[in-house]
Amino acid sequence: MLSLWRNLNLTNFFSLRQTVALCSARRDPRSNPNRTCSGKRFNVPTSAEFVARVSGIPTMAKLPFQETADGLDAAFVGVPIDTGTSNRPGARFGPRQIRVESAMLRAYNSGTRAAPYESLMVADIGDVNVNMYDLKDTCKRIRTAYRKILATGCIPLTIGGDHTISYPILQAVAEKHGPVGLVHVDAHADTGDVILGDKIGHGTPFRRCVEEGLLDCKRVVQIGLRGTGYSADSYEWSRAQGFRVVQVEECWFKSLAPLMAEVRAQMGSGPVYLSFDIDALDPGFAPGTGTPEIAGLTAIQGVEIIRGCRGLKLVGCDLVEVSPPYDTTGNTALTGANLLFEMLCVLPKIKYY
Ligand SMILES: NC(=[NH2+])NCCC[C@H](N)C(=O)O
Ligand SMILES: [Mn+2]
Ligand SMILES: [Mn+2]
Repeated sequence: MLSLWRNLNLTNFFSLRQTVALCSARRDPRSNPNRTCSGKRFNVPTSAEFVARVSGIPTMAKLPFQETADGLDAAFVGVPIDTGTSNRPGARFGPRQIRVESAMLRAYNSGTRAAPYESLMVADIGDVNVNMYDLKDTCKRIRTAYRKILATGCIPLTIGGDHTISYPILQAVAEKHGPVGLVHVDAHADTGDVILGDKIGHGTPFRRCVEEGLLDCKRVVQIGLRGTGYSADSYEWSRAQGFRVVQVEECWFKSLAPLMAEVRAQMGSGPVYLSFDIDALDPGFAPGTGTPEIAGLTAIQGVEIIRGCRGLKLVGCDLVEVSPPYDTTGNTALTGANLLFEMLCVLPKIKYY
């Protein structure tokens, strides 16, 4: 026994310890890419307790990758495009960087006790193959891709990309669900008509959606709107459609939990889409974005808004406008990754401990 112990030099000792850890990991469901809960098989992200964060292919939340949405309850999808932006570019790199920073995510939500990977079959299904040279063709590609995703019954959690993408996504969503409610979190209303002579861009998605009957306008709320305007009442068009407009001044220095109770009442039991433009957050919390506006929401308020969507019939979510080239610390992408996880944690059928 003593000779055995002597032969266990430090390297052997660590390899022994790692072996023990991995053996126990094999028994630990959190380390297996999939496991059964109440008899159903679910994907589970690899845990940083057993697999180093910096190792492995950076899929969203270290979830398994699969080519299609077949068999999934929810899927993370990237749309790497920024040709719809009107100021700083870079959002084309959003999906990749948010995936990298999502290595920080763990499997459970400590704040809400949500257990998404014990509730839903989730995977990363990669990116829409965008056209870097033609935004209108990209919109067609997005619409086609999302028709297929939605046809499987899967709920898309989209990693943007600039806010143009919400328009073709909502075209596909409304084909399946009819006109939907919208929780739109943003510094900007994005209801422009023609900008620089074009109708398609990140400042116009929700006007296009209204024109095509994709939204149930009385069930639309826009939260966080602020900044200078092209007219004294920048939100007149939104209000004229029947949207509820919550300008940022109504959000300053307060919890948004009471507001979200009102939003849940407004949304009712019908299908709802959640679109979160990262520039809704103050540039101090989310500097890595293309059209920053000062005096925005805090990250806490962003989390409150998403958690306040619990109980809604969410049929899709997106997180847009993260621009890694302007995100020197990576914290904007990290915030985006966490907000996407919060969205996953409020989808229908999530289990809470
Ligand atoms: N999703 C967005 N970041 N929209 C920004 C819109 C900016 C607006 N079109 C402007 O030209 O001022
Ligand atoms: Mn915006
Ligand atoms: Mn926007």
